[in-house]
This record gives sequence, structure tokens and C-alpha cells, in this order.
Amino acid sequence: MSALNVLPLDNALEELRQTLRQGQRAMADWNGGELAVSAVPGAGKSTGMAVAAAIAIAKYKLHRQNQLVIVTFTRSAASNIRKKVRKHLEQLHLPQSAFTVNTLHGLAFSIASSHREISGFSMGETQIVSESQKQRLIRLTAAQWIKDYPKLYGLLLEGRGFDGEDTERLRRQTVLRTDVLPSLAREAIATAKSSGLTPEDLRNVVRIGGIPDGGTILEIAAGLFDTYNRLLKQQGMLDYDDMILGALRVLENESVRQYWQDRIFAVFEDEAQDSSPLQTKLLEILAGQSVLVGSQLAVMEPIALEVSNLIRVGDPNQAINSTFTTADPSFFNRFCDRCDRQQRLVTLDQAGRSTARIMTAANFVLDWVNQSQYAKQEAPFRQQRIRAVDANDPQTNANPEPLGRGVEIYLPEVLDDIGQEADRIGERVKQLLEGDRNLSIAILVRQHNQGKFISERLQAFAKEHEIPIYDVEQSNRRSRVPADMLTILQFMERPHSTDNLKAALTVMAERQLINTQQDLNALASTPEQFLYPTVLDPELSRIAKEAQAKCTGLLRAKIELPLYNLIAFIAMTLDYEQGELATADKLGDRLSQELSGNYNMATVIEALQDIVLSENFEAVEEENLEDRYVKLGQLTVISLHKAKGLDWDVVFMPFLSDRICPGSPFMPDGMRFLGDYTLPEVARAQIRSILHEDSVPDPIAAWNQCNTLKQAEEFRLLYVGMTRAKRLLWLSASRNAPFNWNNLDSRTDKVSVCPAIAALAQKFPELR
Ligand SMILES: Nc1ncnc2c1ncn2[C@@H]1O[C@H](COP(=O)(O)OP(=O)(O)OP(=O)(O)O)[C@@H](O)[C@H]1O
Repeated sequence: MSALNVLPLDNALEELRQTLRQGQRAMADWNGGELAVSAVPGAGKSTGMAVAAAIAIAKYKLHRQNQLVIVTFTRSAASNIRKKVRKHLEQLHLPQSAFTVNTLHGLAFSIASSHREISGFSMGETQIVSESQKQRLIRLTAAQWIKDYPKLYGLLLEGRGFDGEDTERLRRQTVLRTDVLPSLAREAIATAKSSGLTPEDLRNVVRIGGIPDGGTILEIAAGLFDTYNRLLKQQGMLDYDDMILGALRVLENESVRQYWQDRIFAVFEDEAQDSSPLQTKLLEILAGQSVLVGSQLAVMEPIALEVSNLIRVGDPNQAINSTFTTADPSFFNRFCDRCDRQQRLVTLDQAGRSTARIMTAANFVLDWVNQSQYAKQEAPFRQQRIRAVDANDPQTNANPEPLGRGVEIYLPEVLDDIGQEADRIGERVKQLLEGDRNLSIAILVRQHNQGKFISERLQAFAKEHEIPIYDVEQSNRRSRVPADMLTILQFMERPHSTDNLKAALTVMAERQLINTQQDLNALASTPEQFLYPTVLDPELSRIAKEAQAKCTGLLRAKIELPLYNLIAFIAMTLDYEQGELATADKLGDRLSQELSGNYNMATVIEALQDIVLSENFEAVEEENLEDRYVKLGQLTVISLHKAKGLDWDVVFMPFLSDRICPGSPFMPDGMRFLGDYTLPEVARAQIRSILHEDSVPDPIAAWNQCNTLKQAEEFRLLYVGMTRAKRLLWLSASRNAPFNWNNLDSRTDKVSVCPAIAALAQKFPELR
């Protein structure tokens, strides 16, 4: 039993508070009102917030009707913080119903769908558009726009660089339809919609005039945006922005707003640097007892708040979503500055995660970038240095001893090519694990193909030395569960079809259940002979017999088991891991519900076909997914974006060329349509200027601005990666690397190192 269990509540709360370091205690001591917490990586934002939540629940006697709402960015972060708060409340004997943890979209969706008559979400219109559906929709949008706006299309077609040749016309038509217009639509819609701007708003800006290019690009963007909204509605679907907009619409109604505000005592937001202005507005309304001035949908119009119980915790230096959304560190920075003027800003600059050298390296990179040419327009980082914790810190083993040199840098002078770079990493991993099998180790990559390359390259070596590799991207197979099930059931239903057998064998081969060194086409070409050979048929090889046994096992199950149990049986046969099993369970439940009274092989297959085609089935998020990423003794290969919020004893960051970080503006020759810039980037920067209430820049300035922001974000990604390491950080780049990682043959022999890393290596030669 924990000591907290036997103490009176006040003492127990004090004891809990004592588990926090000085800076974190400011969160626990919150007395209502607004509070900004800007913290360095590893400062213990989430840890502090969970304790602060439990203390607030006790202090203000919160309960189901008057709750604390915690909001974070991703579902895994939500489950992480939920677990922590639950544990504290359990120890304090306080009601678990006093809080909820939501993602922003989850929260918005609950609000919007609780008042469908106001949000405009009709009953059938709750299907959220999936990524691939969105891709299709965007392509359709481009095609429809071409029909609806022939004049603007003509302008693009015959704009800059057109020589009147038929072949050039055809080329331009294809590029516009399949590439430029879809990308332009995607960027413009994402930027405008997540800012609460409508197509009409964009047109109004054009109408007012004074835009250097006459507003052509904004006109095109408005048309695409209109078309997209119409098509989305026609298909009865919503996107993520609709959820936020729907919730805001609902909250414009006074009695509804009152209802939600009465139920919500306070809002605590984690990862606040990732929220867009519209999302922030939603939280401000929920956290406040507001008197509305104007409409929430007009982002820039202020809402007058009488009281706002809102804690926003974040790290502007870890803002890595601004190139996908309108989240922008400048918004959180502004909130921090505002709170600072009211003495309501807490800065947590002590962190216990990393060894001293790693903090020094991260601080150096931050300073270097902020003083470099990349900071001319706007500094990519808030000037915040990471400090070690004090000697009496509550975190055990805070700022641990380094492994090796703590930070190790390998540059093109010693690394010839990416193959050698990968091999050296393999060697170092082996060496480290020989010293201590209980280390957590990760390779962080910027692009999926880099992860694929390195895990394939190291596969044999890792096998030989019994180092399990967990490649997060390749293992993300849960979403394939319905398709796998469909394939296997189709095979069970008609095993003598060559196509069905081949498809089933392929699923098993992909899951490494059967040996892939055999020719599956040959096995599948004569299903009868393969499945039930007679004495006259040629003998199957040993590995073919193993595959055969798997197939006949499935066919036997079809005869022996009730149909209801087949899904579970297939899941077992396919050797699903925990998350996939949970997804298969959920799928089984859904089929039983949908087909109650009419459950047979044909209807199950038909229902599965619908699910796979419409993709309207969500995989179950494994609660402890993060634990899998940081498992000891394993080599995790993971993208920088997914690595955010996690940490490992050892972190490898390979392929750090200047092409990757910070990257450079890239404009393929065939992409010049109206001028020397690419249209999606220009549209994005022009719309962003409307949101920031700046004057709309001319296309060239807009293009430069967009690239500057992208580069700033690349440096922040680098910083996020570096600060994931506890005891050893490896940074490397080799001389010969692909120009473009989608094509490994596009080698260039003169790779320049990311300038911040080159400067780091120069400043600390002992790290090389
Ligand atoms: N008061 C504390 N006592 C003990 N351990 C702590 C404390 N605060 C933080 N930690 C530990 O420090 C590490 C970092 O904490 P946490 O993940 O909360 O930081 P963060 O600020 O959210 O990090 P980041 O933003 O870099 O992802 C975790 O391992 C956590 O358990």
C-alpha cells in the first residue's frame, strides 16, 4: 500500500506535490485563471501536468458534473497522461469521473455531435474522411475545378513558359491535373479551413484589392476550396477541420455554451505549441465564462472572458506541425508573452533526461541557428536553454552518466557512403548491447525510406547478433486487419481459385508465416494439386508442405468451427500481435452487429468488402504502443515525428546532410506555371498572411517566406531528435548519399553536412 493511502488528504496532496521539482510545482500550485508553461525538452511537462490535475481535482472537489478537461495532441499522449492521472486519483481516493482526457479533435467531435441541429452534422454525416479518401477527393476536386473555372485554368495552362507547342500543352495539362492543382488544393484548403477562413473570405480579400499579383492564386485557391467542400458534403463526410468548426458553431449558441462551460471547471492543454488558433479559441471558450463579442468563427475577433481557467503547457521549440497545419509556434509564444506580462508565465528550464553533453549540444544548436542566416526573418527557436536539475531532484538518476563520449559525431571524412554509415551504426549497437543488454536504443529518421533502407541493411547483421529490430513504420500493420481477413475468408470460401489461393499465400508470406523463398505463383497455379495432392502428383518440397499445412488448417477450421469463431481463428493463424488481435476483435463485433440474423459466409465477405473499400473501420490504438517503441534491448527504427515525446538511452541520427536539414527550396523546371515559384507554397503563405493580419505578399516573397518557415521547422525537428537521447547521441552524415531518398540510385558524391551539425563538430572537436 502506498504511503499516500494512509495520510489525510492535505498531507497526501503535499506529499504528491513534493514529488515534483521546483518549476513543476508552479503547475501544482495553480489557483485558477490563465497560466502559460513554457518548458524545455525533458523538463517533465506531462509528469507535472498529471500531478497538477490530481491536486486541482482534490482542491476544487471536482466531479462528473464539474470536470477538469485535459487535452493533448495525439491519442497515445492522451492515453499516457490518462494513466498517470488515474494512478494519482486512485491513491488519493478521489473519483475517476472528475476528469477526462481528450485529443482536441475528439473533444470537438463530442461537442459538435451533441447538438447536430446546430453543428450541421446530420445523422448520416459523421463519417470522417480517411487519408486515402481525402486523396481521392482532392483529385476529384482538381478535375471538377478545371471544368468549372475554364478561364483561370486557361491562365495556368498558357501562363509563363508556354511555347504553344501541342506536346507542351499536353504536358502542362497532365502536370496541372495530376500534380499541381491537387497539391495546391491540399495546401490551400488545409491552411484556410484550419484557420476558420471560408472560400468567400479569400475572395473578399481579393475583392478589396491591393494584392501584388492581382489575387489570381487566392482566386484559384478559393475555387478549389469551394469545390472540395461541396464534394465532401455530397459524400456525407467530414474532415478534421469540420469537427473544430462544428464545435465552435455549436458553442455560439448561448445556452449550449453555458451547458458546456458549467460542466467544465478548467482546461489543461499539453503540447500547446501544436494547436492552431481556432483550436485554441475552442479551448478558451470551454475554459471560460465568456461573454461573446462577435462570432467565434472569425478567428481574430476577440472574445471577452470574465474568468478563464486555462493552463497551456508546451515547448515552442518542439513545434513540428506548422508545415501541415496552421499551428505555428508564434501563437503559443504570444500566449506566453501575454501571460508573462501578468506574471502568469512559468518557465521550466531544468530537465533530468539527458547527460550533460547532450544538453550542451542541443543548446549549442539552438543558439547557432538563432544567430544564423536562418533567423533573419523570425528566430526558429524561443531562446530557452536546457539546464541540469539540482542535486536533490526527485527524479532518480537524473542527468545520467554518459555512454561512450555522450555525443559522437561522424562526418564524411570518415564515412564514405550510406551503406557504411548504416554498418557502423550496427557495430556500435552491438558493442553497446554487449556492455548492457538493458539499453533502449533508437535510430531516428527524417523520411520513411531512410528507415526502410537502414532496417533492411542491418537485418542480417541484427539476426546474427540476436538484436531485435522494431521498424515502426513497417510494423504499422493494424490497419490491414480487415483486408487480411477478407483475403483469407475469400480463400476459405473458394480455395480452388488460383487468385484466392495466391492472395492468401501472399498475406501469409508478408507476415513471415511461410517461407518466401518459394515461387508462390507456382504453388497457386494448380490449387487442387497443392492443397490435396494425390499419390500421382509430384512430391512437394519441405517448405511448400509447410505452406500447404497452413492452408489446409484454415480449410478444416471452416468445416469444424462455427462461423462466428472464424475471425478469431484467422487472427491466431496469422499470428497477430496484441494490437492486431484487439482490432480483429473489434472487427468481429462490428460484423456480428451489422449482420445479426443474417450472418453467413457470403454476407460476412460482402460486409468486409464494404469495409475495406470504404475504409470506414478504425484500427484499435494499442494503449501501450509507446512501451513497444522503447523496449529494452531492441533497436527501434522510428521517424522523428513519431519520436516526439519519447526518449531512449541511445539515439542515432544518421543521414544529416544539408539537403535534409534544413533542405533548400526546390523548383523542378516543369513546375513554373505563373512565375518562378511553386503555387501550393505561395497559396499557403498568402493565406497565412491573412490569418496573421499582415499584408498579402507577392508570389516571390510568399515563396521565400514559405521556404524559410520550412527550414525553421527542420531545425526544430533536429532539436526534437537530439533531445530524445539520455546517455548517448550519435550524429552522422556520409560523403555519398542519395540526392532523393525515393530513388536510392540518385547518388551525389558531394554531400554537405547540416550546417548546425558541422558547426557543432567544429566547436567540439573531441566529439568526432
Ligand atoms: N518530478 C519528477 N520526478 C521524477 N521523474 C520525473 C519528474 N519529472 C519528470 N520526470 C521524468 O523525466 C522524463 C521526462 O518527463 P516528461 O516526459 O514528463 O517530460 P516532457 O517535458 O513532457 O518531455 P518532452 O517535451 O521532451 O517530451 C520522464 O522519464 C519522467 O518520468
